[in-house]
Amino acid sequence: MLYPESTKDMLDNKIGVRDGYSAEIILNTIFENSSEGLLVISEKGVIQQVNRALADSLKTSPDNLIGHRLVDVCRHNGLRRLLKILKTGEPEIGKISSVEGRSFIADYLPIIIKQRVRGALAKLTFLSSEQGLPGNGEVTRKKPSFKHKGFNVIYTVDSIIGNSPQMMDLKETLLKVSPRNSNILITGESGTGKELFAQAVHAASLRRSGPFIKINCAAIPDTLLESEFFGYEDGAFTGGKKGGQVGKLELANGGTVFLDEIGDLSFALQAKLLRFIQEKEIQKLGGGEVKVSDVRVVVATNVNLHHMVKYKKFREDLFYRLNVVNLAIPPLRERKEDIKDLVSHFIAKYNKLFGLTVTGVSPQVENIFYKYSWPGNIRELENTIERAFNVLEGNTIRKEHLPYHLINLLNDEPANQDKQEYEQFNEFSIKLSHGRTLADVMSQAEKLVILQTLMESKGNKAKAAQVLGISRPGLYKKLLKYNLT
Ligand SMILES: Nc1ncnc2c1ncn2[C@@H]1O[C@H](COP(=O)(O)OP(=O)(O)OP(=O)(O)O)[C@@H](O)[C@H]1O
Repeated sequence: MLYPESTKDMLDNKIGVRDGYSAEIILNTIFENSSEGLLVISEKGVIQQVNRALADSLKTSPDNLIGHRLVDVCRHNGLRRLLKILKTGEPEIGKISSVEGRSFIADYLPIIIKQRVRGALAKLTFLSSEQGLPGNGEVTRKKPSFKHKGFNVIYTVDSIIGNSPQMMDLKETLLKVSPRNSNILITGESGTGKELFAQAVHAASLRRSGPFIKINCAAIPDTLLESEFFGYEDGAFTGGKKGGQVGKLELANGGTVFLDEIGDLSFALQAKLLRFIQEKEIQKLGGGEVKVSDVRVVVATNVNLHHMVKYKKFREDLFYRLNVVNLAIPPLRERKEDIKDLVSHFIAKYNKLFGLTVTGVSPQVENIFYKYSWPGNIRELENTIERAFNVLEGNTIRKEHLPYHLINLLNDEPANQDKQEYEQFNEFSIKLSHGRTLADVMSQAEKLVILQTLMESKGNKAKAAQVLGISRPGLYKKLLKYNLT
């Protein structure tokens, strides 16, 4: 039974009972059919009620749980928090956890009757892996629907690998702030996953069925960025498209705009962006009507905006408008416990892509990965694994599959006379098998050289573009082509 008699009477009075539809019947129907997992324990820690959604997630049936002590039938640490709630009487809201591979956000609430804690209730909102949305709790996972072609997210909070305390805290904050509409500033070194977080914010927000539109403020020359933001009318400038163009801030109406590398925005455009954030109004270049666009602004940067404000390179008023919530992603070297999970994740990814069955890394490689400081962060780790897949034989990543600067960490580098030869082999060993054409091989070589340069420039794209002798937007084009953004 879910409700004590006195509570039943009270609920009946509140909800109103007509034709035998008592509040208990109504609430039990909601309880049983809810897609959220619900579980109630008594003050003695005995399970009183549990619905099918929650029992399913534990791969059992309600009958196997009801009447048993929570500690006896549930090994799951998250749910065991309920016992703490019995002691403290304090609710715990928005805790992220997972059970049997399914992530959920949980609220743990005390049931207080006459100022005494008489039980506790767990409410679990399951996240489906691809969608990451507070969802319908279905066990089968659906692909997101492509309503806004090209403007959907592929990542959700579930795509963020890493269970270090810093990452768990960040994911918890992300899920708390996402449903609200505040602007978000995501900071972190290059390759720490800022875009991943931006997409996950959108996926966990109430705007998730709206578009997610990214603008990289560093990849587009300043002269074009304004029209990218606001659009332009037909004939607004020579070389413009016939019929004009809709700006991204208008396209993002009802959704989220993600402004990457916001530190690169010119002072003039900063003022225009500030005006848009305040007024939500858009007018295309070349005139036209003023339209309102309801857009949530999420921005990211790997530069210190505080410093830029101090040295008058970034508007202070815009900084405070953007920095309503700050998600500061720590570099990989400060959360090395995440490396193992990330390595497994990327090996699984590239096994699929390359059609291989790599099982893991050798103990020496594991050691190198822990020693290394990963200046290019997760992107560098992923690139290192991808690179190894290009050169490996067998099904284990060994030290000879790593770039030279990583092998160096073992202090057992090849003898000097071999070094040059080794580097040549290591840098340009590209498989010619599987019917690859010259164009494939050339692309592969270009990609490897870009990867290598990015690693050497510690993820600094401006520096990498300079070393490669190409423009920054040119490098971005190639990064897009090779899926390296
Ligand atoms: N926690 C993570 N779990 C899984 N993949 C991750 C994680 N963090 C980053 N990645 C992957 O690493 C790559 C780089 O991430 P992302 O582009 O989001 O970084 P970034 O901080 O936006 O980089 P930049 O500042 O250079 O634009 C992507 O392929 C992303 O999917």
